[in-house]
Amino acid sequence: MTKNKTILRALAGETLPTPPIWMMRQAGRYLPEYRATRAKAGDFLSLCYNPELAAEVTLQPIRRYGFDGSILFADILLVPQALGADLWFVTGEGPRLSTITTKAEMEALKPADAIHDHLAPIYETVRILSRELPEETTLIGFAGAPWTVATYMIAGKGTPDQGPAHALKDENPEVFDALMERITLATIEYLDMQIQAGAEVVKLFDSWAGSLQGTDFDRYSTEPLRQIISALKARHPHVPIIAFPRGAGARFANLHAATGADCIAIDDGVSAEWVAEHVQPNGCVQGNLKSSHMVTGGDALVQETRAIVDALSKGPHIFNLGHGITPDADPENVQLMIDTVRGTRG
Ligand SMILES: Cc1c2[nH]c(c1CCC(=O)O)Cc1[nH]c(c(CCC(=O)O)c1C)Cc1[nH]c(c(CCC(=O)O)c1C)Cc1[nH]c(c(C)c1CCC(=O)O)C2
Repeated sequence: MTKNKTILRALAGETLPTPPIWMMRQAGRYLPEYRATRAKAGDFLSLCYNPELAAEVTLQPIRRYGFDGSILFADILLVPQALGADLWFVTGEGPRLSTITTKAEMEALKPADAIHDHLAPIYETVRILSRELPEETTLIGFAGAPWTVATYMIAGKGTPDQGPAHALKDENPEVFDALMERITLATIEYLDMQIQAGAEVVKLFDSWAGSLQGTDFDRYSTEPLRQIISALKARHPHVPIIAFPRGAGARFANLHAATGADCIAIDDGVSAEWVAEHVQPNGCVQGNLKSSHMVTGGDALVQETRAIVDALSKGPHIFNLGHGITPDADPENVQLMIDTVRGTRG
């Protein structure tokens, strides 16, 4: 099985003649078929908790483009909801949650092992996908990393500089550390269940790691990632893990070793040449193409795609964007990117 799955081969350290491809947020609003299914589900959260429809939107970009990897359709904020936080989405604005800033609010959360009833529909989506995906397509499960999830739980929404989370960390470390620990333990249980349901790879999204400075980065991004990865490796030694500490900059260089991840996902803040020299010697890398190319397309997209493929051609590489594709992207540009990577156009 692994033989046909190019993503698993790259994650095992193999250098392939053509890198496998998938895309963050590949199931999303830039696709008309996604918008149609989401309308049928009612709203975003109803779509996440409807296993048939969530599996359907996960499969849409695989049918349209033949990506080598398929990421489960869900959201990183389902774990806070499973721990007892209120969660809703405001159209045009983003997520809203009840906040955790006091000891009493922290103590009202559920224990980490009490999340599974709430998350059962997600495990069902994974089971459907593991039956229905083409045999060469790798099924990727995911969760948010503790710092990123905590930033939403503390502020109750997305924040440009994660100010409320930094404030709680500095002013009330007792509550902050308890919250980080609860999320860490819940994430281990959640990803364990996704793997048992059929996820072949799991990815940890630390989208706001870049606002952690100095030793805070080690303590609140790298260390929880390391804990989650080591617990999962103890239970599932052969399941590869991708970590995405977005905004890590020069610190990307030692994160394979520091976290134990098989692959480090890279944003667009460093050059592909720098990644080839400083990160790829330590293991598989993924990412780096600016998402904005999916909006603008043209020669710049082709040239930048080729430059990344060339720069990373001497080691294990999975082609991906540096962050999620945006709703204003043109589906034609995604096809142009894929054809450029696979050498089937121009
Ligand atoms: C921070 C974060 C979230 N969610 C996620 C992150 C980390 C990755 C990143 O940095 O982008 C991760 C995520 N969110 C979603 C996935 C599914 C898998 C995939 O295709 O990548 C994944 C892996 C679907 C989604 N999650 C969301 C959408 C859009 C919802 C819709 O259909 O209206 C999708 C497809 C909503 C979401 N979910 C979240 C926000 C801030 C928003 C609103 C942003 C927006 O409106 O564009 C929280």
